[in-house]
Amino acid sequence: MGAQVLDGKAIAADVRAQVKAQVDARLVAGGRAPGLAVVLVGENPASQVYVRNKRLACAEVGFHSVLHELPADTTQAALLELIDRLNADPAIDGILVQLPLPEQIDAEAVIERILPTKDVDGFHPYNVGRLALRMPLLRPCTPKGVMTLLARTGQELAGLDAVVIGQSNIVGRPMALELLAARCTISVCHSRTRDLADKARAADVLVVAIGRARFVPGDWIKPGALVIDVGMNRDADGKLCGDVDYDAASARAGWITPVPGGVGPMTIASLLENTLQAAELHAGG
Ligand SMILES: Nc1nc(=O)c2c([nH]1)NC[C@@H]1CN(c3ccc(C(=O)N[C@@H](CCC(=O)O)C(=O)O)cc3)C=[N+]21
Ligand SMILES: [Mg+2]
Repeated sequence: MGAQVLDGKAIAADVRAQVKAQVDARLVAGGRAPGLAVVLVGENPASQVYVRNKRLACAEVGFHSVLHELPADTTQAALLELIDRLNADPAIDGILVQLPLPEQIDAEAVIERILPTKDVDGFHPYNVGRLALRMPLLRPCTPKGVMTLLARTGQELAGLDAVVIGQSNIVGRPMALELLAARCTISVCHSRTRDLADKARAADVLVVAIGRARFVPGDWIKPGALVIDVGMNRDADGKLCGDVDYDAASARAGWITPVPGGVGPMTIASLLENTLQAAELHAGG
């Protein structure tokens, strides 16, 4: 017995092909290419890799993309000024400010400065509030990508017990809101949660986003569960690994995402979908 693998790499490629077809149709109809501005402050090497992957994905689907690289000592005021310019730029539909930001910058203030219709990360309180109220506009990319993966299993989600381990603003919380909107019964677990193993073992859907290599052992997995691993860690040998012990968990799960090749590519695919959606909003529907 072994889990079916949820192949994020292949599913993300399908999503990109769909986005590209819609971009081509827009161009044929006389519209313009969706535009994404990526803002990178400082020289975090991991961020540079992610940003490069995002820009390659934009090129593949025919987006206009612009990279703004700012020095690590950029002031809050200078960054807000750039956001204001991008908000006013009609060629830009989406603004992504790569996180984390240097410590002199108030990330929440920067996110709030982005026009909600250009907030393709879905991090602005306006977009999070809309998701909470079941009237989503731009949805946070990682949870949205996870919902696309779960849809591919063909499993009915309504009524399932879903457990999210991790309560971050960018993954855990919006993930819980997505699963609630899909009519799961949700538990959000964090560092103060008691009896975490018991809660995980009761999960029909288990989403793990805590950033600790192989934190979830195989015997926490309910037989047949849908297991989504959002973790991206390097183990002692420098190998990428998730928050779940993949080999042990895949002996029990019904479905499981690998790392790499699971959630990561879906995050970027969702960013492309959101940027296209933003372009449609800016074109007036
Ligand atoms: N404003 C903002 N928005 C983000 O969406 C954002 C961010 N800041 N800061 C950093 C995190 C991280 N993130 C990833 C995206 C893709 C992969 C990805 O494609 N991972 C590949 C592997 C990549 C590799 O080999 O290193 C995979 O899982 O297969 C991973 C991580 C987006 N983030
Ligand atoms: Mg992955």
